[in-house]
Amino acid sequence: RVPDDVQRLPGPSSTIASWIWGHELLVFQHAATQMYSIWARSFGGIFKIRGALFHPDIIIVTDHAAVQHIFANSDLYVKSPAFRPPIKNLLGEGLVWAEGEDWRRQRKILGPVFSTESVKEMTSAIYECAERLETRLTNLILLDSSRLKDGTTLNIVQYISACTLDIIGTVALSHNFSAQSAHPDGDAALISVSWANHVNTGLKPLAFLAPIVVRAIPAVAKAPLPLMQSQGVVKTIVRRIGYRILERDNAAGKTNLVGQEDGPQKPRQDIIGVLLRARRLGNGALEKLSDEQILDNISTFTMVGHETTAGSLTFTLWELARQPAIQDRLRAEVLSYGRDLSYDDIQKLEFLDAVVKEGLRLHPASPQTERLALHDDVIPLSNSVPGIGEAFRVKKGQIFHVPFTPMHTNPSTWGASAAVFDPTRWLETRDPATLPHGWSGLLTFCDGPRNCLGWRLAVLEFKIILVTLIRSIVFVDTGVSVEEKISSTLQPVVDGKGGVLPLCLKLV
Ligand code: HEM
Repeated sequence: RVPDDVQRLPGPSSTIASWIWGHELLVFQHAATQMYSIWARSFGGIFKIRGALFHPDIIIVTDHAAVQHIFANSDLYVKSPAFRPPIKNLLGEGLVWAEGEDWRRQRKILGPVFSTESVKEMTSAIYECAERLETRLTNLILLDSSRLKDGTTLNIVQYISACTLDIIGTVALSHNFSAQSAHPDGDAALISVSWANHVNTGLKPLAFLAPIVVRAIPAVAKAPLPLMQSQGVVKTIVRRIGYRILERDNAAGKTNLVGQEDGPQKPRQDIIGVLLRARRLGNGALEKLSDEQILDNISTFTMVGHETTAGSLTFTLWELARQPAIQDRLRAEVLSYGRDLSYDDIQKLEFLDAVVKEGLRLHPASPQTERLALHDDVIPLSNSVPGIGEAFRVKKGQIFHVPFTPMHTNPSTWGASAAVFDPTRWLETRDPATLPHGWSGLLTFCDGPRNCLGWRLAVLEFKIILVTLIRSIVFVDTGVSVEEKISSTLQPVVDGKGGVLPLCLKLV
C-alpha cells in the first residue's frame, strides 16, 4: 500500500525511467550522486524515484531536518536490504553490518578505541607511515631521469592506499603489513590486487544488477555473481590475517604475551587489544565476542579504515594539483610551523584544516547511504513541500537513499561557488543552523549514533599525510580527465578503469 505522502512527492518524469530498471539505471550510469544533485535542484530536499524491478518508489532525501531525523533514529531507520548483503560479503558481520542489540554491543566495546585521547596517542605511528610514503615518493622522483624537465607521473592511488593500510595495521591491529616496503607483505599485495579487481567489477554494467536483485530476492546474495565473489575474495584474504592474530593470541594466552591485561603494563587500547579482551571473557559475559565476530571486525576495520581515507585524500591531492595557488598557500603554512609538529601543533594549522574539510566536503569517500523505515513515522522537514507541509508521513518498509554530495554542494547552503574547491570558505564564520547536521556541517562521516567510528583517526591521518607530503613534493595536474564513480567507495576512474588518478610529482 503506497502511503499518501509518497504519492504527493515530486520526482523525475516516468518518461526517462526504464520500465524495468526505473530511474535507478540512470543513477548508476552517471557520476557518483550526480543525478541526485540534478534532481534535488529541481524537486527540492525530498523527492521520489521509480525503483528497479517494480520496487515501490524510493525516496531521495537531502532536506537537512529529515536527514538529521533519519540518522538520529537509528533503531527505526536501519541499513536497507540492498545495502547489507554486499557489506556482509565484503566485510563480514562486523560493526558496519550489525544492527540492533548486536550493533550496540559491538559499538560499546570498540568505541573507546577512537576517543580523542586514544587517537592522539596514534600520532607518532601515523607520522612514521607518512614519512615512509614521503621517502618512497621522493626516491621515485630522484630516480626518474626525466624529472628535471617534466616531473614524475604516477598513479597516486596505490601509494596513498599502501600508506593508509600500513597506518591502520600499526595503530589498530598491531599488524605490520609492510605495504610500503620494497618487499611488501604478501597479504598487502593481495589486498591491493583483490580490492582493485573488486572496484573494477563494481564499475561494470552488470554490477548495477547485484544490489537490486538482492533487494528483490535476498537469497541471491549467496549466488555466484562476479560482484559477490569479488567481495568475498577481499574478505577471505583479510580474515586470513585475522586468523593468524587469533592464533598468536591463543599461544600468548598461555604465556600472556599478547593482550597484556594481566601484566604490569597498561592494557592495549587498540582494536585488536580490545577485541582480544572481549574474546577472553567468560561465556555469558555481556561484552564477549565470538571468534567469528572478531575476524569480521578485523576485516571490517582493515578495509573501512584504509580505503576510505585514501580515497578522499587522493581526490584532495588532485584538487591541490589543479589549484597551484591553494597548494602554495598550504605549503607556506606548513613550512612556517617547522618540522616535527605535535598533535597539538597540527590543530593550530588553520588553512590545513580548511583544505581537509574542503576535500571531505567535495569528495566524501562514502558518498551516500540507504535506510529502511521499520515503522510508520512522521519526519520533520526544514523546507515545507507543497501539498505536504513541514512534516512527512512515512509507512513502514519505505526505502530512503541519502546522498551526501548534493547537500555538500547545494548553492543555497554554500553559495554560488558550492561546486568549487575553495578552502577559504572555511575561514569565514557560518551559522551552523544553515548547514546539514554532522561533523563540521557535513555528512561525510554520516551522523547520529551510527556515524563513522573512525572519523578522528581519519582526520588526523589526512592532516599528517598532507603536512608530510606537501613540504617536499609539488603536485601537478596531468590534465587527464578523471570521473568520480561509486564502487563500494568513491573511486577515481580514468578511461573506464577505477582506482586510477595520475598525478605529476616534482621536488619542492
Ligand atoms: C575519510 C575517511 C572516512 C570516511 C569518509 C568515512 C565515512 C563513513 C560513513 C559515511 C559511515 C556510515 C556508513 C553508513 O551508515 O552507511 C561510516 C561508518 C563507519 N566507519 Fe568510517 N569513514 C572514514 C574512515 C574511517 C576509518 C579510518 C575508520 C576506522 C579505523 C572507520 C570506521 C567506520 C566504522 C566502524 C563505521 C560503522 C559505524 C557504525 O555503524 O557504528 N571509518 N564511515
